[in-house]
Amino acid sequence: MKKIVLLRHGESEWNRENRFTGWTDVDLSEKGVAEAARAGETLLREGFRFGCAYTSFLKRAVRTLDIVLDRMNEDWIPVTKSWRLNEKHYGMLQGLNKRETAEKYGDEQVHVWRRSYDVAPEPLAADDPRNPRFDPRYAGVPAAELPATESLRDTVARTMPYWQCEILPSLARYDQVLVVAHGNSLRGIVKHLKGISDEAISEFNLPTATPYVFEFGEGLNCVKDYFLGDPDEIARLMQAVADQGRA
Ligand SMILES: O=C(O)[C@@H](CO)OP(=O)(O)O
Repeated sequence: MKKIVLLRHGESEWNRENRFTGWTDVDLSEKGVAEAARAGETLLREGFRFGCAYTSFLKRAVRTLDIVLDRMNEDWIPVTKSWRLNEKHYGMLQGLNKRETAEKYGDEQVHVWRRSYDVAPEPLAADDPRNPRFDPRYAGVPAAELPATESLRDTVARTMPYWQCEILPSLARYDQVLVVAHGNSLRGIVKHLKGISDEAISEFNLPTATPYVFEFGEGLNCVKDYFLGDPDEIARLMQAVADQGRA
């Protein structure tokens, strides 16, 4: 059975501080490093051996992947990085504390910014130095494709072509493929794979560093999906992610 494992990065410094992160390039926290190591050990114990891996241009995902592969003694496999797997761009919210933002604008508004399918936060101003077009790592991306904010729909629009044209076709060559990315870029992929509606996806939250396995049958149709880990613990972690945006 062909398998793709989706993995959100371990806890980052800004996850720990409960700040909107998006395309800000923050590192893993100490806890995030430990979470990544545990994910690698779980995948090894469960018998996974990846043929190749994909990740974003952001350090918290790249480091998580490195730690996972180190724990699995699979540091040698081909790794491809793409800006298309980056987190949803959070525009002007980037850097703000989520709880304080909810105190100011209300829980409902913050939920819309975090989890609605169609609504994007205020964009960064054109001259804001945080714009990706000032960052040399995106020099190869046409300026018109670089976001100053994104809804989940916008994120899906740049993630899915990469999924369809690069990640899914890699199953022709490899039986098991690992994708380490971000809460919202992965939510978009999960939405597509499971046919989740625009409304229902707003209630779905991905915990950090918890392997999420998708099995593919004939014609590369997704036939089964499951998390690795204790279901009660995973449900608790998902609820904790949802609660991060409450006053
Ligand atoms: O801040 C972010 O970039 C994301 C992921 O950490 O947060 P949220 O869960 O609020 O979408």
